[in-house]
Amino acid sequence: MTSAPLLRVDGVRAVYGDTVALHDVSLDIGDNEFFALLGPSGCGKTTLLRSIAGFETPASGRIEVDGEDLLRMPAHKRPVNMMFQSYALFPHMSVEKNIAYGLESEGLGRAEIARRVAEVVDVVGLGQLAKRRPAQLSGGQRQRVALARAIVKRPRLLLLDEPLSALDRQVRASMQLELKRLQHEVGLTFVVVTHDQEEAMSMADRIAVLRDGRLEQLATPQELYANPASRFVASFIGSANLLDGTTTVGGVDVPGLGVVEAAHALPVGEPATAVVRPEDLELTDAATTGLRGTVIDTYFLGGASTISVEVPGLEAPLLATVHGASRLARGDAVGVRFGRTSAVARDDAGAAASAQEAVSA
Ligand SMILES: Nc1ncnc2c1ncn2[C@@H]1O[C@H](COP(=O)(O)OP(=O)(O)OP(=O)(O)O)[C@@H](O)[C@H]1O
Repeated sequence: MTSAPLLRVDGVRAVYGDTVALHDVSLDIGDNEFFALLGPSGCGKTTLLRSIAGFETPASGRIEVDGEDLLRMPAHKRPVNMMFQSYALFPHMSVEKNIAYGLESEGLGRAEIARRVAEVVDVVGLGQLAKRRPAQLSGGQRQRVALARAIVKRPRLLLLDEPLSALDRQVRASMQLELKRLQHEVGLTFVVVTHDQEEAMSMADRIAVLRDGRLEQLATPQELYANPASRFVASFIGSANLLDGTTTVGGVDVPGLGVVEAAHALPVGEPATAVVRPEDLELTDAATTGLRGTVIDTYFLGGASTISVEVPGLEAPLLATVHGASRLARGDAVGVRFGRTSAVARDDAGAAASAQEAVSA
């Protein structure tokens, strides 16, 4: 980020009884950013979002918007708006009325309200449906109403709690693109909470991965995928072959497999995991020297195929991805070559238990 951050979260700690939901989390979010808070259930992402919205008061730390202490402002004065998972629409009001409601409570004039409502109705593509009630809309359309209601107030920062979770898979995919388009069009900063890594990857400019109340890594989707900071991030973001072992000179010594060459900056002799993305696992002619395996299954996914390969000495099969259809079939003998491989610290409690596993997201 080049300009001063719009939002600064500095050393925020949140506690419920004896549960520490956030341990000194710090992060900056820029103007016009589409930012995602991502992590498994219970990692603290909702607590962080609710703290930014003013629904929770952190035990310590600061939250600033444009350099001003947000925690000192009453929630209704904060330049922040939140869109809830449930959408919280008024069932007895039309689409327009639902959208206008927030502006009416601000005491704006009727003409101004009508103009602004018409504008957002148009932006979210609800023009034909403005007179309908929520019960007469599809899930995706209701989601647009909730979004329109949140953006009509022109907050600096829009907080969205699992915005697409109520939608079925197909609608969700198209709404992901829609949300990104809208964010760009209205020029707001979006902070989205999600536990769905694909959703975060497809929408966000940057993603904060949270784990057990701590910020595990903050980076662009591309960076998280290419250079995960830990085994946890590598397994949570995308698919990965995770080969647990010990760092050695030039790679990771994996029991049952030998040394897998990997780029890393870890001291020798530390528990580590070699991470190989499925598209970096090359399947070659079985006659070539090196690692050999047997195809267990191939999965045709349209534009690509995933092939699972059993390798002697490894507990779980390895996954390889190729473009289009694969000519390989169950039982074929193949050579296996690791392409781009990185080594990450084996920080995961479960990692020590399983010598090797392939994670499919
Ligand atoms: N009101 C509460 N009282 C007690 N504990 C709470 C409360 N709200 C959250 N917690 C605890 O704080 C931790 C973080 O919860 P939080 O809701 O922020 O996680 P999350 O990542 O949003 O999870 P999910 O995806 O399941 O919503 C969890 O251990 C949770 O059980």
